[in-house]
Amino acid sequence: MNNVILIGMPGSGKSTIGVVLAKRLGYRFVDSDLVIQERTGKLLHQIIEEKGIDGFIRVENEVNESLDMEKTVIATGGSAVYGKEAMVHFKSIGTIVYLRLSCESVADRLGDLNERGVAVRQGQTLEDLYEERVPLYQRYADIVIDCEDKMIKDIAAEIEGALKK
Ligand SMILES: Nc1ncnc2c1ncn2[C@@H]1O[C@H](COP(=O)(O)OP(=O)(O)O)[C@@H](O)[C@H]1O
Ligand SMILES: O=C(O)C1=C[C@@H](OP(=O)(O)O)[C@@H](O)[C@H](O)C1
Ligand SMILES: [Mg+2]
Repeated sequence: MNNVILIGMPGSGKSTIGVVLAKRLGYRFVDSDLVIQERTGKLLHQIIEEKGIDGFIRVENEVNESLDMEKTVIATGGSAVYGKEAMVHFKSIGTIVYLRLSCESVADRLGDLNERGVAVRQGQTLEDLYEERVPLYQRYADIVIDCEDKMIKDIAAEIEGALKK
């Protein structure tokens, strides 16, 4: 099926670029973070507070695995790659695009990780998280787009070009 699934670090631009890309392609846009909130009736940070990081990852995996759509750009949360079943499902319903951004730029955009609701374990730094996740983003990506020092509209155009190849 012809969906586009955006993965990458929190702050890499999945949600903002996703909606711009969807307009260019004439697709629908879904942000999986919002689906998680709708299904659970809770905000993301409340789920993390109540169930812990592993509990949140389980909920995210279940919701992502159940997404059944067509001609849709799906912006995932940065922790989606911890959900094996969800990522296998995404592979089967579309093209996975990894929005690559340096750890320095991610840090500039994010501010306080806990306040932002990033699934980071106690004692883990942003650098640790980056090292842990980058191999997962690379493993699942069909297309990698470098987002460093680029405007949102140019990144959306670059993704569209890469999808046509
Ligand atoms: N290419 C870009 N250049 C500058 N700022 C960006 C770019 N892409 C995203 N941003 C900004 O970075 C922040 C995080 O973007 P967001 O789309 O929420 O990322 P994600 O969904 O990957 O966490 C937002 O304030 C957004 O406006
Ligand atoms: O990377 C993460 O651990 C998370 C990223 C968030 O989404 P964005 O990547 O859209 O910020 C959201 O899913 C949740 O707060 C956890
Ligand atoms: Mg987002």
